[in-house]
Amino acid sequence: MTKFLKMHGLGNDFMLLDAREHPVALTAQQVRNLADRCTGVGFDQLILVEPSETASVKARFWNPDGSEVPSCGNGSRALAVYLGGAASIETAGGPLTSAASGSQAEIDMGPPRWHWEQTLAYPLDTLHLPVSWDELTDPAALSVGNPHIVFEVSDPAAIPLESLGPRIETDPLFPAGINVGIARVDALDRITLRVWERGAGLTRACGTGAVAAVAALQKRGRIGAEVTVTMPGGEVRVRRDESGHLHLAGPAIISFTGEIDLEAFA
Ligand SMILES: N[C@H](CCC[C@H](N)C(=O)O)C(=O)O
Repeated sequence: MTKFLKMHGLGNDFMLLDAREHPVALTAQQVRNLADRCTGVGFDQLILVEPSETASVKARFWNPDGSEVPSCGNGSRALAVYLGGAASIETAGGPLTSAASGSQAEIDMGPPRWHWEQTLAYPLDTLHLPVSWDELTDPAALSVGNPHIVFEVSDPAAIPLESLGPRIETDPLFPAGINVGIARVDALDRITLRVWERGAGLTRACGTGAVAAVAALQKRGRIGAEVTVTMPGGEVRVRRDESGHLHLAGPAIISFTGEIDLEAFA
């Protein structure tokens, strides 16, 4: 049997497996089976903690569709709360540093890593959208360890993200898929955001989505250096420091712990 923690960051929920003592190998099908909210544990992402030669720990992340992804902001905050104190985290999306006190965690997500070309105004007409949504203007497309496309709109609730999201996520323009954010600027220090997550769908919060939306809107000169991001599950704060690093801060909760026979989900 293998111990696990069920955690969440503003309702973006995780299964965390600490494999530093005993290695865990997961198949995509096993992740999908574990992610099933009726017959498995159920989660937006699975977090696997492994030893690292360059950092306190290595973190790997999977979406519920079984896809392994390089970055997860809320998942990194959950890991930070689990580790406690200060830590460095090796991820495929780049090195992170974390600081946690109780159920509050802050992650230095580093500078936006533009290994996916950053564009501040991705031509809307290149997106193969079925209909033109009048509220939509050219989005920003960028990477914060994982790829995001961010639309600034006046009323996020008016956008049918449940249909727009999958259309863009699976657009041939993005062979690896993409996360889709809908943001409204409420003030220089406050935005509202909804995210359709690649490989997971609508989630109550998305940490890298918040970081991507803030990075894009800061670059457009629409908001200041420190911003509260309100998502359906609650609020995080995103701050750009003088070196251009983006810091993601907010709560992460351990809902419960359990033991599981991973082989039964192979
Ligand atoms: N679905 C994302 C990974 C999880 C991101 C989200 N849960 C976060 O807090 O950043 C992707 O495929 O890139």
